[in-house]
Amino acid sequence: MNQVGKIGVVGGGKMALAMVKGFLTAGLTKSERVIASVHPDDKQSLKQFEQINVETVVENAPVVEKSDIIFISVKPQVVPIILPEMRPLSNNKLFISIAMGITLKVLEENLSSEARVIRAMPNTPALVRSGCSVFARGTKASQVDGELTKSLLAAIGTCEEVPESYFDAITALSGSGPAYVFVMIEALADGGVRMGLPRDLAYRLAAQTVLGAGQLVRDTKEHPGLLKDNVTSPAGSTAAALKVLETAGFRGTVSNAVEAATLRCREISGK
Ligand SMILES: NC(=O)C1=CN([C@@H]2O[C@H](COP(=O)(O)OP(=O)(O)OC[C@H]3O[C@@H](n4cnc5c(N)ncnc54)[C@H](O)[C@@H]3O)[C@@H](O)[C@H]2O)C=CC1
Ligand SMILES: O=C(O)[C@@H]1CCC=N1
Repeated sequence: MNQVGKIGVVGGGKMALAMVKGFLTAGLTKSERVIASVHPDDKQSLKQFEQINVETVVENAPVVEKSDIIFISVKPQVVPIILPEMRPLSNNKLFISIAMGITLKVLEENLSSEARVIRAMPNTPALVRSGCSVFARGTKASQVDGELTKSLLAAIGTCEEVPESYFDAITALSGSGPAYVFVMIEALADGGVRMGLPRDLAYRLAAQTVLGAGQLVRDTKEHPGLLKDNVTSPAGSTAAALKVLETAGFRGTVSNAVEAATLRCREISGK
């Protein structure tokens, strides 16, 4: 316990809450070793962090002062407001930014030249320690900083170091991806309900089906096309359903969704 230093969160919102709850469940830290800041008008976030006994403040300076590792988890539009506030306090601290589209260059230019900066992209299944995260190190972040980041993020799911140039596409795939899958789960369940199933049973079956299919791809390392073929009997029900999905452009639509999200990330990055 407490192998990691004190954790600060600037922007204690939904993603930060999922991560902090994951860290606490993993036993990586204790609530008294975490401090979070939220916007003064954001009573909901304040309440959610207080509910897990984390000290919650409405100023960012105490978070930076009291912490060794500071997660930057405000919306990208708020990052330019908070970096100047944190700059005078940022010497020798480790910052891990999860803000979509905010580059290491921007973070490094606006924090102290002695600040160590890492950019990460987690996702909300971190809450149940089934997230997937990536990170890239800035010029001042050492191998040890990378290992520390990996130990934190690997406690709430998978974690890999990647080149920063992958970040927009990764944000679009795994950062936003849970939202696409939730729509799929809702749609599967709605279909089941339309065909006569009780709603709660339909959600349980839809969620477990998505979970199981993902695990099968991950654990067998088989091509998804082969696994799809294994479900699809000649002249069977799956083949009838797949024809509907293909005719409606399901694959192209999902692929275009990832492209749209990537382009939006690039827009935020000013690319
Ligand atoms: N929600 C998600 O699934 C993911 C989000 N992210 C990134 O995480 C960041 C936060 O996203 P969410 O948690 O979804 O948003 P959110 O709106 O739930 O959280 C933002 C938090 O920032 C706080 N805040 C606003 N202004 C502030 C200020 N001046 N000082 C300190 N705190 C302030 C708000 O009170 C709120 O708690 C974004 O940059 C997003 O790109 C990254 C991966 C996944
Ligand atoms: O929608 C967003 O902007 C963020 C980035 C990844 C997930 N949510």
